[in-house]
Amino acid sequence: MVEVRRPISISDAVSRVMNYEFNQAIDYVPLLESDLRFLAEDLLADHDVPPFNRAPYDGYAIRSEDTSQASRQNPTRLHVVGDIGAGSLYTDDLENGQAVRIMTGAQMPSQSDAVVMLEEIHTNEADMVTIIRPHHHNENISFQGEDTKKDQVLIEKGAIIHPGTVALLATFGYDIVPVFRKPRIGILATGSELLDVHEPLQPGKIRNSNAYMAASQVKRAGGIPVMYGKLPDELDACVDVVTDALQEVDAMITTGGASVGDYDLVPQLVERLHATTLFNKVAMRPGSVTTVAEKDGQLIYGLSGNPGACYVGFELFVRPLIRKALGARDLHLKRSIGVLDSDYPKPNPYTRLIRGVALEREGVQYVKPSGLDKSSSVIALGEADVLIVLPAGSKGYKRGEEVNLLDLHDQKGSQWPWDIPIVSYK
Ligand SMILES: Nc1nc2c(c(=O)[nH]1)N[C@H]1C(S)=C(S)[C@@H](COP(=O)(O)OP(=O)(O)OC[C@H]3O[C@@H](n4cnc5c(N)ncnc54)[C@H](O)[C@@H]3O)O[C@H]1N2
Ligand code: MOO
Ligand SMILES: [Mg+2]
Repeated sequence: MVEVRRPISISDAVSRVMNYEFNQAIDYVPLLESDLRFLAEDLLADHDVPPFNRAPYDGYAIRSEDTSQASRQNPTRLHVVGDIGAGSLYTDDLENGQAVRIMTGAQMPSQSDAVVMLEEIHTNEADMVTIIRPHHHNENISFQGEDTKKDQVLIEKGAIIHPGTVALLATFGYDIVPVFRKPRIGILATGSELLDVHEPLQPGKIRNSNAYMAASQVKRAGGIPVMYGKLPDELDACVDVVTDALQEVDAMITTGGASVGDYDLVPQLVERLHATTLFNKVAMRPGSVTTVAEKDGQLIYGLSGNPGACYVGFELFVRPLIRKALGARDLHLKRSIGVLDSDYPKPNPYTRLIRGVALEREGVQYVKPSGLDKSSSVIALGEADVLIVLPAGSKGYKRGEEVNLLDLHDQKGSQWPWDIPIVSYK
């Protein structure tokens, strides 16, 4: 008799997975290698920015009071006593009647309180500068601490590191950056039909694409894939490899054999490992036969063999766990709204997650399926940049209807995409 499985909602399945976590540890990486990692400590300003009052323009640093009577008819003439570019200092106090030629970024000389821009100067005299209007106190100054004050928390831990973050890290002297350790995710493809990527096609066989796809997904999510190759549908060999792998990785993914067929070994694998099944059927398509089991606090994901289902199962259930291990704040795929650009007539008893392409027209995000909408389609993955979420229902969807989208390439994420009214049939 074929095992009868009880489907649970996507939301329930995601919650069950999110009860688990990997050990969070901290790595210290060179600044140039910190991109897309997650900060493991708050980034605190240990000095003011800018650290000194400085010139925001190329011009002359002056004492504004000297210019109070200045006009075209009665220009103020100041004696140029120095010349500084960014990085140089004028070390004397500026006195009345004096000016220092100063370039953008140079520290204001003490007692100076305004900058006259070069464009406002019409003098050819050596060592003299002529000013034709009054300048007020603090005119044209970039003030110490105007960007940020010492002791402010600038970025909280858990933020993803992008070019802007890198700018701040460099500003505050982080040549080594504390980031959360990347979790290691083991990947094993199962299936007697599988050839390696380099092998020529043979009758009845296909190349193993899932393991490489999953490795790429692990990397995109921020983890480290650990490859365990591929195995034919033989239980003992699978049990051995997964048992050993669990000693080396934070979580384990298998692909294939997750359904109820003769060679679908995931249920027996879970049993032989003495693992506890969290779920083995989710009310979604593709990916309905995704199994997740737990052994001694470690998760084993039995992702489907069908490439579309494997992909979606990963994004929904593996990705957020990797993001959690990375200390990310927003663990789930970023959600947005789009407009269907084609009809989707099929009614669905399960929530559908259709691999889609997003096309922007006049500020509106239109979406359509990126290829054959079958769980077995690998081609639909090629151009997919969103998952189009179509809640379960007895009717299809029409072009022009608004739909929820989950962004596959976004790195920031969202808090919890399943609190929206995505009805999931049970
Ligand atoms: N009687 C039923 N049959 C099926 C059910 C069901 O509920 N009752 N579920 C269907 C659904 S839904 C899916 S999805 C698939 C899931 O299949 P499995 O997870 O058991 O995977 P396999 O049987 O091993 O393979 C399915 C398909 O995918 C290809 N495959 C497998 N591994 C790879 C790989 N590494 N790279 C590329 N392609 C791979 C495999 O050749 C098969 O074509 O089951 C339905 N059946
Ligand atoms: O799990 Mo299957 O992917 O629902 O098509
Ligand atoms: Mg099968």
